[in-house]
Amino acid sequence: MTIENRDEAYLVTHALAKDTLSKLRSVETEQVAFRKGLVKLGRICGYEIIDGRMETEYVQIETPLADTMGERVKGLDDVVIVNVLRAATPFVEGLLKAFPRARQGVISASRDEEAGRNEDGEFPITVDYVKLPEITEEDTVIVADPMLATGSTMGRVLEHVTENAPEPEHLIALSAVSAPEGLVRVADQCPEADLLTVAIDDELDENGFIVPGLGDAGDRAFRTT
Ligand SMILES: O=P(O)(O)OC[C@H]1O[C@H](OP(=O)(O)OP(=O)(O)O)[C@H](O)[C@@H]1O
Ligand SMILES: O=c1cc[nH]c(=O)[nH]1
Ligand SMILES: [Mg+2]
Repeated sequence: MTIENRDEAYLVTHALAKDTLSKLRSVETEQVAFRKGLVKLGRICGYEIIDGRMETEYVQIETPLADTMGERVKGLDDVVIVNVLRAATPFVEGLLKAFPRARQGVISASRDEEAGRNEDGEFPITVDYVKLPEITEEDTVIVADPMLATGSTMGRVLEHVTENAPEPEHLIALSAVSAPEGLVRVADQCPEADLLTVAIDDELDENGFIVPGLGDAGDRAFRTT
């Protein structure tokens, strides 16, 4: 298994995840390669979630030659993926390769960067649109956002996901790059969430950007500035 427990979160330590993240970090990586990298990273994280968080069961199988026992992943039909617009869109595309039958939710949440951070270090978050499927106790819910910086966005999104929903089998907040401060904030606000990330970086800069990070994921994927 390539998911390791750290104090702040669980790390996806698969070598290909680290390799893909290195490419995403590079300032040389242009839009198309950046977007494809996020798709690839989503797929790898999806496989790692299956390997590290889901169970298998034995099933009787008939091959063209003989009866045998095979293994099957339990619960693949009970997966909900929440896409935090906008940077998560290519990341979710990759996750869907691992969970093709997932039910999907969409939340448009963005930081009000002009307003700046409040005295607690949080950005005001504008939520424009929320459409979530019904969540049940059997579900593995994956809230996907490649960047967890101050944690303001993830905290707010988790509020929407958990309100009026029963506690699902797994509630996973999945990011590519996280800052320690944001992970602590989200863990405090939503202790029932399992925080999974590929990298925990050093710090936030004065604008609330992760350092070294990879810059603005939404802008790099969508070629905006
Ligand atoms: O942890 P936080 O401090 O909340 O920062 C992380 C959020 O910031 C980015 O979104 P942004 O608001 O830039 O929107 P975008 O995806 O539309 O670019 C990113 O995709 C996260 O959602
Ligand atoms: O470093 C950061 C912080 C927030 N959003 C990003 O895309 N990057
Ligand atoms: Mg952005």
